[in-house]
Amino acid sequence: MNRQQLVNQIKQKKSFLCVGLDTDISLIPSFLLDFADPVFEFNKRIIDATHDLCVAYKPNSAFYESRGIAGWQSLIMTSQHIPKTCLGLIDAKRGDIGNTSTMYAKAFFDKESSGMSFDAITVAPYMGIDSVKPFLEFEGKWVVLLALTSNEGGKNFQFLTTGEQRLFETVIDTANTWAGNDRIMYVVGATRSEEFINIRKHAPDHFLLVPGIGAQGGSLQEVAKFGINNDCGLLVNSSRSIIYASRGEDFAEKAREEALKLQQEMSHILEENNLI
Ligand SMILES: O=c1ccn([C@@H]2O[C@H](COP(=O)(O)O)[C@@H](O)[C@H]2O)c(=O)[nH]1
Repeated sequence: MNRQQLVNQIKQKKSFLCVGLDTDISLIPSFLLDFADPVFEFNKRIIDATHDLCVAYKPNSAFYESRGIAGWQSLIMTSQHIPKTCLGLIDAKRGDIGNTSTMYAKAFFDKESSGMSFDAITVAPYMGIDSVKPFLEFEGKWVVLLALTSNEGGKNFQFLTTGEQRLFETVIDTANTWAGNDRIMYVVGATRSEEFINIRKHAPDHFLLVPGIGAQGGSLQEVAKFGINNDCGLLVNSSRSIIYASRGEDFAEKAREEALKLQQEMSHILEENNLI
């Protein structure tokens, strides 16, 4: 999905919601354990119940890798079930020396190689340009670089001063020279809403992937107030507060209700900003 298609989906669906598929087999309703692939069955029902309300799905690879072969199979099946009207974003936080990054990119972008063809992947910028470039060599795919993360420990390195500015600002300024805002997004945590004005000085037109609302306590209103741009420029993720809204047989219905609440809030925000 390219930038224009993403913007169109946001306007059509009146939503900039990304549903996080952090599917923990120990937390899904027990009746699903009778299915051949309980995690895929859970994800399928969540996707079927919410795809008209969100513009992206973000499986976090840790939840799948931790289950070995069965987990990879669930991830492959899930990637293939994400509809074309939603961005498929794998939260894998990869990045290594060039030839290894190429293999990571093949794993998540090249359907013929791995069975998965995600539109976007989260990448850690710490190893620099040669670790990121291999992902950008896959035409039409997005790199979502960690800039200012939502966790407390993000302060350990991201706030360190590098010359005149902080490391996360240098990450953004440097990566802006590697590719345009049609190929790179940045991760900025919702728990860092006080930094959004500043982030927009460094990345005025980029899309930002914003995790941290819901379970981590970030505020959608604050993020939108300081982070929205002329194309919306935000993908706000919520994982646990949607997918575990109910642990019973009605889990997909309740997930839809939670997604709908966020979509309605987002619709108001888009209207207030004259974007729809
Ligand atoms: O800075 C970051 C980067 C990634 N994440 C990931 O987003 C989701 C958040 O899940 P919630 O249940 O909505 O809290 C999860 O996959 C994290 O690994 C993040 O939280 N912060």
